[in-house]
Amino acid sequence: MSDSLRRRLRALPDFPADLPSFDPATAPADPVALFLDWFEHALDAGVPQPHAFSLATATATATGLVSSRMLILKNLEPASSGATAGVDFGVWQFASTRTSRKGRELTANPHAALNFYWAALGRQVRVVGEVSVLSAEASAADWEERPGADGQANPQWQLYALHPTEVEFWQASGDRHHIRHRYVL
Ligand SMILES: Cc1cc2nc3c(=O)[nH]c(=O)nc-3n(C[C@H](O)[C@H](O)[C@H](O)COP(=O)(O)O)c2cc1C
Repeated sequence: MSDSLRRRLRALPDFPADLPSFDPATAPADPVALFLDWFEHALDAGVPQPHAFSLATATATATGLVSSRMLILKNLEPASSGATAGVDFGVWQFASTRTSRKGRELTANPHAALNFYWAALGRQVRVVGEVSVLSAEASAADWEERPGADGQANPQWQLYALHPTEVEFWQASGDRHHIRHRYVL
């Protein structure tokens, strides 16, 4: 059984045959601009849920137990100030229940990594940084804007902002010379 599963797994294609090109030499200086360019490309290509990403968090314990789950990107704004050398890695917003596992982990250890994957394009983007909480008003507004909102308030709903120190773009290539382009503050 496990041998046949192993063979079936090996037989699956890792990436589609037809992949877009990416030349880091022509990439913009701003990772937000490149993300938005890749995001538009994913939308145009009909990638399902291109705004979904995996959020990794960790406990603050010495063992640093890691967990991850899928979330939806709520907004991506330029940082208002503070980014070094005029480079702006943006503010990446997501929302969840403060008392959830991820909420508790973010309270104890406000660091996270987001991972977007657009399978049809063989593209992945990793965003790593510190997480802060946004205001009660902004969180309430996000709760109200959710599809199916019924007007009931949810004081546990929290809008979070990730401030990246690192954004890495990864493009699969048919010749297996996959391309990485990393921005670091
Ligand atoms: C595509 C997708 C999008 C999701 N978006 C959200 C989201 O934006 N916020 C959220 O709290 N949970 C979202 N969920 C559910 C989470 O993945 C997760 O199961 C839940 O928040 C509990 O996570 P935790 O126990 O690790 O804290 C989404 C699930 C999927 C599959």
